[in-house]
Amino acid sequence: MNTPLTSNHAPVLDTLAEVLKQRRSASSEDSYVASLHHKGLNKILEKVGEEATETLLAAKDAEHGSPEQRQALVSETADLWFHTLVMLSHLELDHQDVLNELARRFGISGHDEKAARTP
Ligand SMILES: N=c1c2ncn([C@@H]3O[C@H](COP(=O)(O)OP(=O)(O)OP(=O)(O)O)[C@@H](O)[C@H]3O)c2ncn1[C@@H]1O[C@H](COP(=O)(O)O)[C@@H](O)[C@H]1O
Repeated sequence: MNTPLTSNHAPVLDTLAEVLKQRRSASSEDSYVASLHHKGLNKILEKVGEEATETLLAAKDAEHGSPEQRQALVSETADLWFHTLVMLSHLELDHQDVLNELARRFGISGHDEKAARTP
């Protein structure tokens, strides 16, 4: 199926992105996101790396695991998404840029795309 995905399907992400943007000028004492923005890109990237590792460990546990382990994977994935959204916001990008890129790729087989790359 080759469905164009140009409309907005992510109201939660829209609202969160607006909060993350506002936090760029908020006080670190009042806001975890503001504290990350103030600590800078390296700290944000450290958190993304930590959350990525925690997500893959949770995925291994979830593969043959209990409902609780599957829910733990959902929770870790949410942490990872959240911190990547903070990263994008810090660099004045957002989820919509990523969704637009995924929509652009929609229907293009990964095998075909790879074969069309110039060496
Ligand atoms: N979705 C989230 C969200 N997900 C995870 N987290 C926080 O991410 C942090 C990371 O957890 P960890 O245990 O890995 O980190 P830690 O050990 O506490 O931190 P470090 O000392 O290692 O840096 C925790 O403090 C979580 O509470 C989040 N913090 C905020 N949000 C959203 O962002 C909004 C703004 O948050 P504030 O800026 O804090 O108001 C909130 O209303 C939420 O919608």
